[in-house]
Amino acid sequence: MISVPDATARILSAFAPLGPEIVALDQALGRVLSLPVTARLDHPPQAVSAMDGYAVRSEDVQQLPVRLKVVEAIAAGTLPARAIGAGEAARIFTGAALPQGADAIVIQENTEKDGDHVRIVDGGPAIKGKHIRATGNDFAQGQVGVAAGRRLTPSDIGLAAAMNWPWLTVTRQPRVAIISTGNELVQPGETLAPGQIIASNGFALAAFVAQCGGEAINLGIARDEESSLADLIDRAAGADLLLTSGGASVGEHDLVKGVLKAKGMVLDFWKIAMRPGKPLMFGTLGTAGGALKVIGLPGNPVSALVTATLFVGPAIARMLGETDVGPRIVKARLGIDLPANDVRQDYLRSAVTEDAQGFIATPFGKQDSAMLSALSRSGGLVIRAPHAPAAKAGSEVEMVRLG
Ligand SMILES: Nc1nc2c(c(=O)[nH]1)N[C@H]1C(S)=C(S)[C@@H](COP(=O)(O)OP(=O)(O)OC[C@H]3O[C@@H](n4cnc5c(N)ncnc54)[C@H](O)[C@@H]3O)O[C@H]1N2
Ligand code: MOO
Repeated sequence: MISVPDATARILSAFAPLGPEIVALDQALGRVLSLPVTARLDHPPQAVSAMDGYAVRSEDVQQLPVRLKVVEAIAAGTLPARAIGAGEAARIFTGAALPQGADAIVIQENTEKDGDHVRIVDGGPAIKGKHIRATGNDFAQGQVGVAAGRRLTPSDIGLAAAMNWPWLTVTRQPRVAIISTGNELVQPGETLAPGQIIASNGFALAAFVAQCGGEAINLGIARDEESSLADLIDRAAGADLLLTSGGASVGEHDLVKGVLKAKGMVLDFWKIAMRPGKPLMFGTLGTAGGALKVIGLPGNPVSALVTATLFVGPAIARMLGETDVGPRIVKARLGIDLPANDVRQDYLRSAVTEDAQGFIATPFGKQDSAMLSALSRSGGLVIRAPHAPAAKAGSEVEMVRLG
């Protein structure tokens, strides 16, 4: 058995960012930028009004009330026809370009119309620059708006559009093939024969891969026979990563490692000193589609998802070129006493609440690695290092934050 940090380092060092591809802005949400987004123009491109009102020379509006001649009206999208001089103002609307000579905006609410003049009656003396957005106020040409390695949010996409990019260069999505194994497995919706259970791991893992930004290819269920497994493994050629679930342990029906090795897989490691997730396996298989990394996950549903969170998520993040490869580890205080730990690093499914001091994590009494219902209710996984001494309620621990 190797340690969790060792397993993490070995897995992460085996993955590198994939190549770039170009996507239209409306396809870019959640993708990871491969090249930074830099501004192709200043924004705003010229000084504009931030309010509906009148563009004035601030020196004309020091004593109220004051009456100014309105020389033109400027709407957003049109340019001023002329400069304003002493005693003059221009009617102006939000987003419209400021005329030469004007250095302040008086909002409409502080004015009264007076034929072709405007009377400024309220709001006090005009202040230079008031309600004016200067050229490049938001960003200047050449400025970096979104750094490479960032997963794009709606505001990033808005910013990229404002920076005048109709498309973006993002990292290709990792293709992650998923094989479930086991004679007992049937698809959700089917009627169970005696001894059968519903296959949930393929769906959970595919959802996890998609959430991480990968493209999941769920290849279905292999029977506990070498030929069935070998068939499905062949179909994973061309993927960047193959995940198997089940058949990773030591029983006679645990065939995954053997079949992969027979196909030429170079095993990096098998078994991690952790709970859940001990029988995890990692290796590389040469296929017709190139080198395929293989992470063999344990079959217990909680073990499969916990190890996916710790190892598959970071591997996908590395392939995407993300700057932060996770998982998200935070501090919490224990809600209950915990006994001393043994040789394996524990990840305790826990209810998580929050108070003014931060998170409180209360590990569930039952930590069975087949209990998906407990995982689904978990806000975090309390980490217990190998040989950690007993810990009292209230003491600080580290926790993998879920959700
Ligand atoms: N003698 C030992 N037995 C076991 C050990 C050990 O060290 N010595 N390790 C235990 C640990 S820890 C784990 S974890 C499991 C993992 O075993 P496998 O990866 O071989 O998983 P399976 O035996 O195939 O399945 C375990 C369990 O999970 C259910 N399962 C499997 N696939 C799915 C699926 N796609 N969806 C839902 N549920 C699934 C399966 O029916 C079993 O109940 O081994 C321990 N044994
Ligand atoms: O390590 Mo296994 O994953 O607990 O039940």
